[in-house]
Amino acid sequence: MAFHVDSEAGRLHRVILHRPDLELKRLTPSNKDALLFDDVLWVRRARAEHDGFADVLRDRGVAVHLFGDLLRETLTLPEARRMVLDRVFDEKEYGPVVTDHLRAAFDELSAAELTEALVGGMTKREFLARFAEPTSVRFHVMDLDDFLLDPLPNHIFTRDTSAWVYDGVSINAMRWPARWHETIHYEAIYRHHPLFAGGSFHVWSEGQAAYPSTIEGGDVLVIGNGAVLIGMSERTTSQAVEMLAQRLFNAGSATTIVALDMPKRRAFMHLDTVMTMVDGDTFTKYAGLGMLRSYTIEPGAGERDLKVTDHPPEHMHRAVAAALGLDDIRVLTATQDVHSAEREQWDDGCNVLALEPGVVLAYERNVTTNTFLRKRGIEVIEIPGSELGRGRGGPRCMSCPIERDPV
Ligand SMILES: NC(=O)NCCC[C@H](N)C(=O)O
Repeated sequence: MAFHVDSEAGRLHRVILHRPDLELKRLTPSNKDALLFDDVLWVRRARAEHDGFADVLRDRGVAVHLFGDLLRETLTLPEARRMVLDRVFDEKEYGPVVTDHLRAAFDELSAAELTEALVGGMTKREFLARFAEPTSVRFHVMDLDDFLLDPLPNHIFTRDTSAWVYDGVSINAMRWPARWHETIHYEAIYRHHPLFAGGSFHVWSEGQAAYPSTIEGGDVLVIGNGAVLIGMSERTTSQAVEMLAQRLFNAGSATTIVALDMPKRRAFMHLDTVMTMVDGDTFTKYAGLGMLRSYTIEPGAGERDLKVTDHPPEHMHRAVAAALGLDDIRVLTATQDVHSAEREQWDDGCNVLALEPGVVLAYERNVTTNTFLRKRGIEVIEIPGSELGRGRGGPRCMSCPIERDPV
């Protein structure tokens, strides 16, 4: 199968989603901040909302691959299992005494059990219900309800950990420790799962090994015409942008990157929380983003050289249009007072997922933004997201397209 993502708004054929499970039940008021959530969730309702989201995609002809299935199937393969366990059970984390013991214990689990433990986490108490107690200071100092393996609630945001850019995938070095292990899982899936193994696609990155050169998929918009729009945000660094640019240009897969100098703040954590594409030349954008300084990056004289053109903030839209080969782009910013605009941005009003040109999926709660888009000819399919939204991500964040046409 040929995987490729040639645009943000062309017909969507295939995505990876993650159905919320145990990892969200582990969120508490005391750990939610470290786990990058703003609240705890009613998990049963979140799952129902997510199932509704997946159903809308399927009804519109989009094939949905569930991350949990992909990981479980990958972990049935000895080489993949070895790679994941070697990376997760790191001596620097667990110490010299108990690491091998833990690794061997987890290796006894079935693929389904191991998937649940890797994603949902495992406490010391749960471990001891199954396995003998190892002798180690590192292990003994833990309380029974401490996590031996941390849960990964942000796996639901499949957009960020791996991002397809034209005919290849960037398996990303994530900014915050709460998301580092997600990358290991995707490295195993893309390398070993039969859906991808032997596939003819590029890998644009080195995974978490590239840290601190971090980049997250929420900042990467494949705008089409061989161009990519990237937000240099709290999460995505300029050096990672350069690295991606070199690889895309050397492979001939892209010709231009426009990098935006984003505010480095959690509220604007990724470009797609403030600006996404709804059609081949049309964006929805949060009023509070304003205009940003931008850099157009093109191939330089040699393989390692890049040509960089600096644009003042007032030329932001013009720089994006030029990369698309257009005179101008259409930017839709709902007319509303600043307070209401800030609330809708917080609730991911701009984080829409295009299913085809001019048709997007959005959270129903963002009434003003959705109505504004409709009045400008965009079809908006609404989904509930009262629970899902508490992790600060909308339909675009919660989906990783792996096959999408150009507009
Ligand atoms: N693309 C996105 O904006 N993804 C949302 C990620 C939310 C998640 N709680 C995080 O902080 O990483």
